[in-house]
Amino acid sequence: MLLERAYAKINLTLNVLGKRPDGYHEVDMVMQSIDLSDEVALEWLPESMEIVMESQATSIPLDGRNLAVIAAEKFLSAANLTRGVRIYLTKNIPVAAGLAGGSADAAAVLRGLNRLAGHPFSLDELAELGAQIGSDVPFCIYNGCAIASGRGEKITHVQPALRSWVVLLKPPLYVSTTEVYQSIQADDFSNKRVSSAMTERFAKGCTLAEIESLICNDLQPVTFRLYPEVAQLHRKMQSVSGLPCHMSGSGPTLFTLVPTQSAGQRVYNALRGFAKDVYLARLFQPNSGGQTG
Ligand SMILES: C[C@](O)(CO)[C@H](O)COP(=O)(O)OP(=O)(O)OC[C@H]1O[C@@H](n2ccc(N)nc2=O)[C@H](O)[C@@H]1O
Ligand SMILES: Nc1ncnc2c1ncn2[C@@H]1O[C@H](COP(=O)(O)OP(=O)(O)OP(=O)(O)O)[C@@H](O)[C@H]1O
Repeated sequence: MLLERAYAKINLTLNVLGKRPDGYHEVDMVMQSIDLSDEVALEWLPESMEIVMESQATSIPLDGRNLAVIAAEKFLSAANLTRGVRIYLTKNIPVAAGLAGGSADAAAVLRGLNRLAGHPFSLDELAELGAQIGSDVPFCIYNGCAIASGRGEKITHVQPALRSWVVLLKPPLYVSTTEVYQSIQADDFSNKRVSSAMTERFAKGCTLAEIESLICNDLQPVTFRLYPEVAQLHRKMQSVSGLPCHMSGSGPTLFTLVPTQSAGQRVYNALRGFAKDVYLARLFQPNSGGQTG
């Protein structure tokens, strides 16, 4: 049995630059992994050609609609393998939350099967395979901090990255990424990419306070219009924490960055007074040697 961790992400910047002829949107984002993670266990099934998926999670399909199963199918076909696989997913990342949980699981399956199969693909090749599954999957292959452009699949690694903790609040509702992108109006588009200004500040060793003013998300007003209860929770989170709060991806998860674990614990305790799904996590960088394919 081989274990692979699937890390959630937050968006430190998310600029939507326009709609493309293929129906996707051109984006420019600073993506950052956090150590809130799912665990994927994988093994070959000796006497079966099936992909069998199991999980303790009750809120996601475990059949061919699951991104982990889709990833296993893509991997086996690209590697020209006819083998059965068992996937056991321990789900901790909240679902449909703007944290790329499904994409992280798909990426972990690609990395894990690549290890089981003796590394037929490089990480870059796995990211190309991942792009066929979803726009967030390539970033989740590498983890860490990166600028993602195109429809999100073009990855430029960023080093050094920000060192900080994050408190997340997941409002009690599901948000569909497709619905949010479909609800964008002309006024929501940006004509600027904030990502390089932010990563230049990382390189200069700027403080969290100096980076804070650049955190942005063009999808935030869209989700707030569709779900006014998320806007209301955002106001409450800012007033209770006394800190700027932001939305990740298409939402609805809200987050605030804090410099230390103890500051994070104080904010966590304050938010738990009115919200059920609150998490304290650390920004995650893979080992300096990087992950192997
Ligand atoms: C909101 C983000 O999570 C930010 O990281 C991503 O942009 C979304 O990534 P994702 O969930 O992996 O998205 P995909 O599974 O590729 O696409 C889901 C749907 O979102 C819309 N979509 C997605 C990415 C993009 N750049 N433009 C889009 O318009 C499309 O309608 C697509 O049908
Ligand atoms: N392994 C999986 N984990 C979570 N959701 C999955 C998975 N496979 C398929 N899904 C489906 O994908 C949808 C989106 O779930 P996910 O948790 O990936 O959303 P998200 O965090 O908003 O993603 P993103 O930030 O990439 O837009 C859900 O409706 C869910 O049923």
